[in-house]
Amino acid sequence: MTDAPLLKVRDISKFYGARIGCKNVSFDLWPGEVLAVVGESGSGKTTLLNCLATRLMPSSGAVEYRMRDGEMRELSRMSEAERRFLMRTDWGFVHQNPADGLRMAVSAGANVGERLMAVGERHYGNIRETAGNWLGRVEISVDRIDDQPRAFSGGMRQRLQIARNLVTSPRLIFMDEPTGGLDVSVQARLLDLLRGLVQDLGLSAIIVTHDLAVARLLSHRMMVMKDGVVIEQGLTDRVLDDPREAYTQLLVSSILQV
Ligand SMILES: Nc1ncnc2c1ncn2[C@@H]1O[C@H](COP(=O)(O)OP(=O)(O)OP(=O)(O)O)[C@@H](O)[C@H]1O
Repeated sequence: MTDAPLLKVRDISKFYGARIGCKNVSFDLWPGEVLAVVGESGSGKTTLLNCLATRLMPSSGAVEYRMRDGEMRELSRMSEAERRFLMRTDWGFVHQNPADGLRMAVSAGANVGERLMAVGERHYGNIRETAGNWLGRVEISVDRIDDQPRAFSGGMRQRLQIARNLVTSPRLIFMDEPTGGLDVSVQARLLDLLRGLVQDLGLSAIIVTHDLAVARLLSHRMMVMKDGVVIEQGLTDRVLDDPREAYTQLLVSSILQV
């Protein structure tokens, strides 16, 4: 980890009319750090994630991102084109439903290759070779490279979405319930794969999940949200083994084995 945060989040709030989406959220994310945002349905996790990833405009507050040249830039002050470029290159966003993050009617290889083209790669042979390598890394047989994701199982689609996101060597990945909606055995395999990739690539990640086991396996630090507010945060093992807030204690005790 270097001595400057990758992301600085200050007092982010988002209101939907009078309803609170999230309120006064502040934290720093360091290079190589994985942060889990946990809480029950409706606690504001997705709202927060979308504000950070510029998919939603916060009502107030600021998010600064350290660019590759070291400069801190406030996201709301970037042009739409700059934000889109970040999103296509330096960031990744893994959706719970792979269909939201993939193009279902183009081949698996093109799904991965497209992101490479966004960073300037033009050589067809190189693109295909890199796409094939990435399919292998996410445990999809290379002979499926010309198949469309709609011919894939849910777990394969999710792994393809991950490959599509990681091929450009992003520095920051946002994940919204990445293992949600999958069978338990498929989830376990995906978690294992994600953990290996995040470690190998030294990625920073913000993972929204209601599943404390996912937070335990993947994250260094976690934030617990309730009614749009962060009520507890700390190192993941500390929060799960020694929760301070009554609400966190309830969340932890409602899970048999974390
Ligand atoms: N587009 C919207 N319009 C109005 N209210 C919204 C909108 N999106 C979310 N909310 C409200 O904001 C609050 C936080 O919702 P959010 O979806 O961020 O929570 P969550 O923790 O991600 O829940 P889930 O796990 O079910 O997605 C809830 O009260 C929700 O009803």
